[in-house]
Amino acid sequence: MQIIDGKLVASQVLEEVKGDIDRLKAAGITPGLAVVLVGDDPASQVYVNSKVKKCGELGMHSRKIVLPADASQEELLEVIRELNADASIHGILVQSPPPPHIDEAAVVLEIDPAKDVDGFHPENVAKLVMEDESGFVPCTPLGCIRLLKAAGIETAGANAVVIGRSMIVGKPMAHLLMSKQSNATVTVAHSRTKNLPELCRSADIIVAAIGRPSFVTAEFVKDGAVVIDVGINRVEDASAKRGYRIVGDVAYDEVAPRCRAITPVPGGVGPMTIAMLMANTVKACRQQTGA
Ligand SMILES: Nc1nc(=O)c2c([nH]1)NC[C@@H]1CN(c3ccc(C(=O)N[C@@H](CCC(=O)O)C(=O)O)cc3)C=[N+]21
Repeated sequence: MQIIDGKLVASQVLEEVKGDIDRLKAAGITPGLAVVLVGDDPASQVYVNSKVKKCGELGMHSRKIVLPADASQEELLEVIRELNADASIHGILVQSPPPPHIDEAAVVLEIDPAKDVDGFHPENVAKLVMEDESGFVPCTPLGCIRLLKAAGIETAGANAVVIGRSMIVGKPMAHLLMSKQSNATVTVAHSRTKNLPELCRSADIIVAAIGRPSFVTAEFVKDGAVVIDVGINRVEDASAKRGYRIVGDVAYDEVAPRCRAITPVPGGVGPMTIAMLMANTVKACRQQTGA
């Protein structure tokens, strides 16, 4: 059984990205990322701060914009318009999920597709479906594909089951796996899927993106399967320093012994998400500057 080390692969991606940034800077161009957070959700604050910190480590420009939880939709749209017009900013990310009074789809529509490094704008969704590589692909599924490659997993002809159909992970993951780059046979499962454990037992590759701690148990997994755990769930743990632990969507201890390869949580998909965000921002910078 192989434990796929997301931190290690992320550091390799970031090394490549750093080389690109250094070359751009030598040409007088500094890639810039704006991260917008509405509200004070503690988990979102942690993620937003780690994205801004990573920009600093790589020598990238970043702006962090925090709006109060009761900010109006129009205030948020105005911030996005300003960032669209800011030539020092090549990538814009609005942390998801926003507070319930914000219409997330309308916010995403306002982002200039050329700066949509999350790949959530309909123009980029269309490019993914059309396999047009000039678009932006959501960072988490992009990171999952990179992990499969790094671990030497053959996807061509493999039966892949993606559990979850979100716009952020499940849907783009399914498209990447079925693309001519990966050539997997893909089934997308969700909360109304019948006989899910049985369906998953037919999978060579399982991508778990449900958002429920330890949902995928040993009965879902055939011997020799590859399991990619996208879940990031906080569970209370009085013995942990912060009072909680991060666990995935996979019951790791009982599933891992059956696997050919598996990603841990933490240290699996999470670090890759941030690395691919940096890669997407550099791609956006190059496209916008022609460098
Ligand atoms: N517009 C938008 N884009 C996103 O990409 C986006 C988002 N909204 N909203 C929330 C999710 C979640 N997300 C994570 C990124 C990194 C880790 C990460 O680095 N996790 C580490 C540490 C986990 C910890 O200790 O907290 C790990 O898994 O090893 C996790 C989760 C990005 N997201």
